[in-house]
Amino acid sequence: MLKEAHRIVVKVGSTLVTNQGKGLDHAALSDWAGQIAKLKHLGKEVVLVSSGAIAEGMQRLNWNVRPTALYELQAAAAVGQMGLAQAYAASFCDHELNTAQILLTHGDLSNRERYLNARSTLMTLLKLGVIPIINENDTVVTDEIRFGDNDTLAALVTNLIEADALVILTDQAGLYTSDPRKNHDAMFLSEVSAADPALLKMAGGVGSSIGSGGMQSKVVAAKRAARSGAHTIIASGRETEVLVRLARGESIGTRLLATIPVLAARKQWLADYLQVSGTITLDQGAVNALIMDGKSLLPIGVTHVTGNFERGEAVACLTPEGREVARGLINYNAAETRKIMGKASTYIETILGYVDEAELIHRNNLALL
Ligand SMILES: Nc1ncnc2c1ncn2[C@@H]1O[C@H](COP(=O)(O)OP(=O)(O)O)[C@@H](O)[C@H]1O
Ligand SMILES: N[C@@H](CCC(=O)OP(=O)(O)O)C(=O)O
Repeated sequence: MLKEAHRIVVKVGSTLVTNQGKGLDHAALSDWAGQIAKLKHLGKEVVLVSSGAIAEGMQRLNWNVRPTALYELQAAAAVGQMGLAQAYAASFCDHELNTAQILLTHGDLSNRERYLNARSTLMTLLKLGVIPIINENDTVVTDEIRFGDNDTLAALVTNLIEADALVILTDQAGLYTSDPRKNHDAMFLSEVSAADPALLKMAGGVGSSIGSGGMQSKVVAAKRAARSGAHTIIASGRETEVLVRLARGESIGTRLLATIPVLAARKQWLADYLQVSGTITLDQGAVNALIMDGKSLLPIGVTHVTGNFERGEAVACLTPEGREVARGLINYNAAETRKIMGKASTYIETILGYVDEAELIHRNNLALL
């Protein structure tokens, strides 16, 4: 599927980029740069999402043990990101390609205006033939709002630029029925549907102290990417010429096919909103109205509210059993929602003294998951 893909996001994980978690594997970086240069010659646009800042920072600061305190991790990332950017700039320069560093936070992608700005900058860089190199802006994010693993970031970037494919390079040949480090009977999966709920049970967490999300975050990333129609490949970054061979049509790694309906761009952004400010639980009638009839959510269908959100913020819509079915921008704040829940919209004015909208969440501001 990489053969047909025109715009590709390639993610290289911490376990590959670093030498046992310490410093950068410069030879590996230079090898991927060479492969990406070949993809460019095949007419493809490539965005690289690379981890490695913390490991390189530890090396530069002579720290042997990965710190656990967030402020130390952030300091290491700030030091190490210099090395990461330098190493890629030098490697791509050997192939006469310019690079651009883009450091993103969750806030950059959940604010609609900043999201659109990030998108136009990336599109401009691609038009200029530059290779954007993306990492999380570790230095400014706190625990609660971190992507943490770069798989999530890579999936969000895939959706942001409407890439055709996401290639996640890691230290395993692909996805197995269970963690091959722990289970020698684990069987390799060459093709699956990205939306198959069984995958999450097979995918485990990290197998080493170096990576962050394990296979779990890769499987979730593939499902996210599928919402914009992108297929995902998980493959070993140590496989010789892996990117070039994939682009020639060879079958390497696990293909996670995008088999779910594609969401429109704005709904895509809503679905990718990582942090919601609250939850509202719906009765079964409201769940059906949303899912089967594509209706807006009215206050009468709400049974419970958690959180302290403001008007216009993102909330999660839950089934009576607590499963999230949709995410949307709400028209009333948490206190108002608590007052009008379970009531017909005609009573909103009597209860609140004013009425903004008859809908609690308009269907244009609602993304079904
Ligand atoms: N079902 C599975 N198939 C393959 N690998 C798995 C599976 N479950 C867990 N893993 C683990 O996921 C690890 C890769 O994830 P991670 O360490 O986060 O790498 P990266 O830094 O490349 O993101 C593998 O080393 C492996 O031990
Ligand atoms: N942003 C961090 C990397 C986060 C991380 O470890 O992600 P991953 O490669 O998905 O395990 C860094 O550059 O060190």
